[in-house]
Amino acid sequence: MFAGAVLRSVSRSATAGGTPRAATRPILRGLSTAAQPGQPDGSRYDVDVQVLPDGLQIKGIRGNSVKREKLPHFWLRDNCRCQKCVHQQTLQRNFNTFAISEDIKPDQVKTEPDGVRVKWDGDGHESFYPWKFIKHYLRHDHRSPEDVEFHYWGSDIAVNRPAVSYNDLMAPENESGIARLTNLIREYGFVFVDGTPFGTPDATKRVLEKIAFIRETHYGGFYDFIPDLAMADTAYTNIALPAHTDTTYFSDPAGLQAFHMLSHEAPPGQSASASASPDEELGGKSLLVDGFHAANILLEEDPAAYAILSRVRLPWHASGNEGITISPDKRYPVLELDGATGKLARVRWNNDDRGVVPFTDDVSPTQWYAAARKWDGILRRPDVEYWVQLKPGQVLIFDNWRVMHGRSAFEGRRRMCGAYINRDDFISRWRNTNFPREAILSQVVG
Ligand SMILES: C[N+](C)(C)CCCC[C@H](N)C(=O)O
Ligand SMILES: O=C(O)CCC(=O)C(=O)O
Ligand SMILES: [Fe+2]
Repeated sequence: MFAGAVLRSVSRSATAGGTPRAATRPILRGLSTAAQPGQPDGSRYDVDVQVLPDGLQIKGIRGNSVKREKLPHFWLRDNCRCQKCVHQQTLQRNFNTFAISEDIKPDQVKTEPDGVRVKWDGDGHESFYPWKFIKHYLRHDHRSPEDVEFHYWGSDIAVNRPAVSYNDLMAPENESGIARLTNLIREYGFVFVDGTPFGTPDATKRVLEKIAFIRETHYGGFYDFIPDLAMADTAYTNIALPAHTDTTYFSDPAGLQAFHMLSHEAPPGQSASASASPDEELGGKSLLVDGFHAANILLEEDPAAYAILSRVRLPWHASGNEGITISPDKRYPVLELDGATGKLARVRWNNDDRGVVPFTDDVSPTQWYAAARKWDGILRRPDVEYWVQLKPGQVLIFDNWRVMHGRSAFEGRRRMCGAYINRDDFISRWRNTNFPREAILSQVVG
C-alpha cells in the first residue's frame, strides 16, 4: 500500500553550527509502478523515502536486493519537470537554476501511487517525481541509448549482409523501414539499400535525407564524383585506397557516410571483356572493415598495442585544397575510448591524412609505429576484410565512427555519389524510430 503519509521536513532547529537532527519521523514507503517500456528491469519494488537534512534518501527493496541513493534537495528542485519549470513545447528548462536558494528544503514530502510529491519551502513550489524517475537513479542504470548489441563481422558478413529495400524504406507513412535501417547501422555498422533508382543521384539523396539532413563540408553536401581530381584528394583519383575512416581531420568526424556507384565505364577504346563483369575487369571494388571487430582482435592479441593506439594523440589534416587547411580542435588517438566506460567509442584511422607522430613522454614514435603496424596488419587480414563490388542500385551507408572503407585501383570513369550525416542526427533518428519517446527522454535528459 502507499504510505500517502505526509512527512514534514526535518526540523530546522539545527544546533548552532551543528548538523540538523536527522528526520525522526516515519519513513515513507511507496511502490514503483509496473514496467515501463524500454526500461531494462520491469519488476516492481518497494521504495522507502526518508527526508534527510541534505536530500531525500531513497532505498529500493526488491526481494533481498536493496539499492540506495540520496537525491540532494537542490538537485531534485533543479530537476522539477512541472509545466512551469519545463517549457512544454520545447522540453527545455524554463527557470534560472541559480535563482533557487542553495539550501532549499522540502516543506512536505508525500508518496502517491505514481511517485513522490514535494512541496518546497520558500516559494512553496510543488514538484512531482514519478517512480520511474526515482527508479532510474536508484538503479544507477544509466544505460545509454548508445548501448547496443553490436554484431561484429569480418569477411563472413558477405553471406548475409544487412540490407533493406528502397521501397520499404521510402514507403510513405511507414517508419518501419527507417527504423530497421537505422537499427541495422547501429548493430552492424553498415547497411545496403537495395533497389535504389540510379538513373540520377536524386533517389540516393532522398534515401539519405530520410535518415537526417546531409552534412555540408568543404567537399560540398551531397557528393557526386568521378576520378578527375575535382577536389585535391585521392578519393577523386583512381588509385587504391586502404581501409580508412573519413574526416579524421574534423573534431567531430562524420557519423555516417554513404556510397552509391551510379556507373563505371571502361576507358575509351577498351571494351570490358565478355568474361569478367565490367567492374571486375575495371577494378574499383569496395572494401569494408569492422573497426570495432579489428580493435577487439588487437586487444586480444596485443593489449599493449591497443593501449598505445588509444592513448597517443595524433594530428590529422586535410590540406590539399587551396586555402583550406582543416585540423581538429585537438589531437586525437586512433582508438578513442569512452572515458566513463572504457569502451571503444570511435575509430579514427586514415594513414594518408594522419599528421606526424609526436614524441611524447611515455610513448616513442617507434613504439607507436609498432602498434600501428600490428593494427594495419589486422585490417588487411583476409578474414577481416569484406570486399564487395558495388552495383548501381545498391546504396551503402555506414557508421564512419566504426566501419572503415577503401577500394581497389580502377580504370575508366567510375561515378560515385553519397553524403555524410552527423553522428548525433543519426543517433536521434535511430532513437526516435526505435524507442518510445518516454524511454528516450528518460535517457537523454540524464
Ligand atoms: C568524396 N568524398 C567527399 C566522400 C570524400 C572526399 C575525401 C575524403 C578524405 N580523403 C577523407 O578521408 O576524409
Ligand atoms: O571511391 C571509393 O570507393 C571511396 C573513396 C573514398 O574513400 C571516399 O570517397 O571517401
Ligand atoms: Fe574515404
